[in-house]
Amino acid sequence: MGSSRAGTKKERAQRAVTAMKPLGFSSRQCGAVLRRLLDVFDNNWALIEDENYRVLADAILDAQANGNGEPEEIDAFPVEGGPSTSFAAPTREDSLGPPSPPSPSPRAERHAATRELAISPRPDSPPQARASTRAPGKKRRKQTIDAYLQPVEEAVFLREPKHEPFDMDESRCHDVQPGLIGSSQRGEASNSGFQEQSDWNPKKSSGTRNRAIQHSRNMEIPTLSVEPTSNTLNNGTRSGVENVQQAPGLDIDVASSAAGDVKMSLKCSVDPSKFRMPALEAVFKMVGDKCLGSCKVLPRDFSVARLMTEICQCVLQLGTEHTLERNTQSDIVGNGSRSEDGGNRKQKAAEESFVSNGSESGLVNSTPAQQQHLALATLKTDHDVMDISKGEEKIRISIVNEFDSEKFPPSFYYIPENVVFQNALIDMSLAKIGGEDCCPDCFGNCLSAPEPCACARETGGEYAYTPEGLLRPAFVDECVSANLFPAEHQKVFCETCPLERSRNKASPEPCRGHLVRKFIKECWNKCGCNMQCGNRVVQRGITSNLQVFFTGEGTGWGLRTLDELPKGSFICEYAGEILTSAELHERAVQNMQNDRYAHPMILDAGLCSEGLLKDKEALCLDGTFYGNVGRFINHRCCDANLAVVPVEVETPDHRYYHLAFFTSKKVEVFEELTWDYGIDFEDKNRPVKMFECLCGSRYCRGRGRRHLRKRSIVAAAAAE
Ligand SMILES: C[S@@+](CC[C@H](N)C(=O)[O-])C[C@H]1O[C@@H](n2cnc3c(N)ncnc32)[C@H](O)[C@@H]1O
Repeated sequence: MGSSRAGTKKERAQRAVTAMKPLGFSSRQCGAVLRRLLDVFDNNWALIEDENYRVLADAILDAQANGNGEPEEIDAFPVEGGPSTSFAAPTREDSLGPPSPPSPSPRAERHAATRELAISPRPDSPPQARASTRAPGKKRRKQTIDAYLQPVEEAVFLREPKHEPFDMDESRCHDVQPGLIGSSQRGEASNSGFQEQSDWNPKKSSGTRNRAIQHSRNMEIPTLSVEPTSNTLNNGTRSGVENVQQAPGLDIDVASSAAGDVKMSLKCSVDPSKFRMPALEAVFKMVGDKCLGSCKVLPRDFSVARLMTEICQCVLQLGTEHTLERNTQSDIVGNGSRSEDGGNRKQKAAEESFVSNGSESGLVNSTPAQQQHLALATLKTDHDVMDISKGEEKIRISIVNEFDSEKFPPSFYYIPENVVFQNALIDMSLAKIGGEDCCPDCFGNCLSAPEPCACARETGGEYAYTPEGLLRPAFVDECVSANLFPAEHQKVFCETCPLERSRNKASPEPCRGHLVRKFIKECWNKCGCNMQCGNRVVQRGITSNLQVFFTGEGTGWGLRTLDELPKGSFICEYAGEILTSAELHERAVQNMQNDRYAHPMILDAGLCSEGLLKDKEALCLDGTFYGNVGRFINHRCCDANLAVVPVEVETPDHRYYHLAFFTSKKVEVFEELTWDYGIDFEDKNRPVKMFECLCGSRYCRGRGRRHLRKRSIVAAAAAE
């Protein structure tokens, strides 16, 4: 379909008609619109012939859509091979608004002017009709025409048009109030020259002639939150959106009017039966919280397109939350445990995908399950920099690297709660919870009841939490002290220590003693209170704005707070795989051989309470392969700002419990969160590989070790 630009008026008209024929337009239809275009463009043929008469094709199609497709015949351009065409040309006022001189050349203006000519609705048609004049069949035809007019390689793509699940032109879209997205809901009068919100559509706007419209279709946007949140719900976990389709891309229309107004339309899709338009203020707040609240420092890959995608996805999420609420409620009743399904699913997937990898990586000496995990460490799982939890937590936890080194944190699967690796034996049955370990007669918030309930018994008849949701200062201080000065705290000794047994089964060393620890006991499923009860803090999950960041201080990635936090604030659990101490030992040996650091936590607070324990009852947590943000908390000697606290939730049996981090002092915005691992850097017999401490604390216990090493190197060099 080439277009020659020379010839008489008649020849050029003939060529135009010929060009339109394969598109199914008669010479009559073509002639009528052609004449109107020439009128608008002051007989500038080049504008019409440009892009294989695209402007003409669009104008004919849109004239049809507006009911101007079969104009009266007038003798305008007699064309060979077809009936002569004629029409009673509408005045400019009819179709264009006030007359203005035709714009001579810029391409965008030409196109915009033509669109105005062609797609402006009849001024007398009602708004609803204006929004849906184009029939679906015509739309399809428009796509075909687009395909026809495109250069060949694009035409191939368009011949199989992309699925467009959401079209503002279609009448069904009125159900979801599309116009509200871009407009104020406060009912402000529009003096912009744009149409009012309900029928705003940049393609159909009948503003002044010299406006520009830009379209950005199906931009390639990195995946944001929708995929993980939909997974979340399917698995019955805490937060998320059910069946929210991932926006296949983002359509953005930006239009400007002669009056200097700019209007933007974003288009994204969702199942209309599940959607109710949220308030724009709520959308903005949500976007703000997600993008700025959670990042504060913008991530390296921040882009405006990403932000717009966020806006669309917030609309979808808020608009479908009524469905979500229903489903989450039923999940809690039917499931109780928030994430085990998700964890098991992931574990299974990982196991399936790594079965063949384990032996290939030379890990033949360990069990198959361990091989799979160790193989995972060599693979790269993708992190979502906007939310490392991929929707598993209630709030997003962004990843930021302000340095040019390592781009992403090490690979691992995010789990918000502990998951059994293989052999760990935990009795979480309701039957295990006796009358003294629950409060079935409570209602609402136990903390506001006149008397403390049975769940406060563990903490001496006083709740561990304040009504503000903070861990009591005295409790925090005691946990810090037990960690820093274990020698000053009571210890119990096992007859045969399962930890020592796992190190040397044949002749275990005597028990080194286990600290008697102070526990928080939270209300749980056998209690009558609700989820908002003040004695349920850890089980509600992370609520502070946190960020995983590259420290740039030689300690790798760390965790920091984006909010100022008072002493006693819950940060997160240390979540990981629940291993038996034998499994941990096996893993530790593998890690040593592979030169890998791991930081498991031993759950030894209840080890000696019930006589001799079986191997599979001595448990620990390892967040290396499956973990939460707790795995990013770095060590700081002595003056760290977090305390780690044992928490009883599902079982009164203290062989298994949660480990929760609370602030041990006030923490400033952006301050790194650290805890004292309690490492004895001098201990040569420790089963895990040790790092050189770079905590920077003036009380650093590892610094002396480094200096000692330096001194011995200098001494050795001097002796040579
Ligand atoms: C539980 S992880 C913490 C997250 C870790 N920084 C990362 O990038 O994944 C523990 C590891 O972090 C590093 N690390 C933590 N605290 C450190 C410190 N004070 N000095 C040096 N390295 C530290 C060590 O490599 C250690 O093995």
